[in-house]
Amino acid sequence: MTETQDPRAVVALRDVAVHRRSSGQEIVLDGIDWTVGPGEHWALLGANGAGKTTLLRLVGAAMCPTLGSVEVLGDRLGRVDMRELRARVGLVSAAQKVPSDATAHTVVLTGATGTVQPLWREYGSAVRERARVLLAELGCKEFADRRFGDCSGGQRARILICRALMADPALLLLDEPFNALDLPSREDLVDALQRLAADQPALATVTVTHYVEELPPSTTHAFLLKEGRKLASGAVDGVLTADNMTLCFGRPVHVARHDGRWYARSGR
Ligand SMILES: Nc1ncnc2c1ncn2[C@@H]1O[C@H](COP(=O)(O)OP(=O)(O)OP(=O)(O)O)[C@@H](O)[C@H]1O
Repeated sequence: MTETQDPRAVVALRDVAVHRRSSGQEIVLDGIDWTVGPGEHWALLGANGAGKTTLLRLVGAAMCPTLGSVEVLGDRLGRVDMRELRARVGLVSAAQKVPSDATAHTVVLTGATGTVQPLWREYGSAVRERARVLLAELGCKEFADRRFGDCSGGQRARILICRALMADPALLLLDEPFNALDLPSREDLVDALQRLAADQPALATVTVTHYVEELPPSTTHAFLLKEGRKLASGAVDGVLTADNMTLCFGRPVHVARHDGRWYARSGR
């Protein structure tokens, strides 16, 4: 454990910058301050190239900042074994490798070992049962024994969330989990995330998305990024306003909330 300004913080970023040396020195993130607490559910929004994935990679201990401090689950990046820290953070991303010939249940089991391929000797009866319980909780029970590769995009998204939850993380990161989902699949995933928030009250989540319509009613906070800088962050209703969204996306955006869900419409 290293010192944190808020010892309960799940994530604490102080004056963080990320620079890339591709063609010259590009500033990808700059001056980022952010604290995520237990039980908070954050939406991370911004235009293409704003830096959302880079910010998620920092919080997922996949990279270190160029400047500033990043603390995740009480450990400071740069002073901790990044592999060990990564194993304690749940991540769902399209970039993850998954053996598509394996069943949904087997894919979830690999989350217990943090491996692409199953390590069968590591999976005792309690681990197998936990995988079944998670699959049931996320509404995947009926296709637990189906090949992952034969599952629909929406089913695969929920299976990958089960996989990420196998290590019982205090922090779950979701990088565009609704990508390419049709409307019923999107709604099933929204329901699953809503139930997860109720079932695991201490779990913190960060969801990268392009569409506010995808946010579950359990979303508590939002972070708007614009060109690598924080435009606004805090309680969701104070952040997802027409003024902030208009500034964030550079064109007039109307935002409304009905029955806990958000809707956005853009004009010119
Ligand atoms: N490995 C890299 N090398 C050089 N530049 C990079 C690298 N990764 C990201 N960038 C640059 O950093 C900026 C932010 O990228 P990032 O992927 O974090 O944005 P994003 O908000 O997730 O975008 P999108 O919505 O399109 O997924 C972009 O200008 C991108 O080109």
